[in-house]
Amino acid sequence: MRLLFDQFMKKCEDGSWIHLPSYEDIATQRSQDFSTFIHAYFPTASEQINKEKLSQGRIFTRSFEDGLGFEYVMFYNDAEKRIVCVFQGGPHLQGMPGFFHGGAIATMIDATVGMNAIVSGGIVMTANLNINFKRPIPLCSIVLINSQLDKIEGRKLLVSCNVQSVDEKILYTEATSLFIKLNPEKEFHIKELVLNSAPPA
Ligand SMILES: CCCCCCCCCCCC(=O)SCCNC(=O)CCNC(=O)[C@H](O)C(C)(C)COP(=O)(O)OP(=O)(O)OC[C@H]1O[C@@H](n2cnc3c(N)ncnc32)[C@H](O)[C@@H]1OP(=O)(O)O
Repeated sequence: MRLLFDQFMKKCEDGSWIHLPSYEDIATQRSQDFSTFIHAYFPTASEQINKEKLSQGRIFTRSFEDGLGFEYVMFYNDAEKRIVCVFQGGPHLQGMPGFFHGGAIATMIDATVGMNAIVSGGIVMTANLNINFKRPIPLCSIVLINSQLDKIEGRKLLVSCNVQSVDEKILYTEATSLFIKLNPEKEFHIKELVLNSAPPA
């Protein structure tokens, strides 16, 4: 994992790739604005949220103890509209004995294609996620999630991705997704926010 991280950090040196901050860091910076916007977009659903529990909310992928759940880092290439996520799931993500749970894989795919859509389109939500699980992924192995923005049609963003072994010899999973932009007027410049809060290369 460290070796791959260093390889991608090297690619960041000429500015073609950017080491993205975690969702937690992005959300913290604009959490009040972000939450106000989302709740205004979904007023009925917002009324049903237990406000006491809301304060305990945590980003799902960052809610496990270190090393047990989702360990990952993302790199973004603006020219190619791609994100590569280096992911090593921990032992608490087990499904079939010795392999990752499909829901854990789906979560990381959603997080990666979602980040690609957020950087490209602002505030978006997943409307559709189609996944083909082609090979089981050994528990605790390191994989690469390669995502690509394919098309923007009005409020719709189409993003595809695959999950491969580090040597790219095994194709574990393929997915396509549809995101819907909630802020067509671009009240939130999420791209700038994401890129400006990127950790130093
Ligand atoms: C800052 C860091 C934070 C950090 C946060 C980190 C998050 C990481 C990423 C995770 C993202 C998630 O998991 S999000 C959570 C899971 N997703 C959800 O809960 C979303 C639930 N769905 C919804 O609320 C809604 O359906 C929306 C918002 C997606 C769309 O509703 P809407 O805004 O009213 O738009 P609507 O008019 O229905 O649709 C707009 C256009 O899209 C089309 N459309 C809509 N849904 C579909 C669909 N499934 N398949 C095909 N087409 C569709 C419509 O036909 C229409 O086309 P046309 O007539 O215009 O041609």
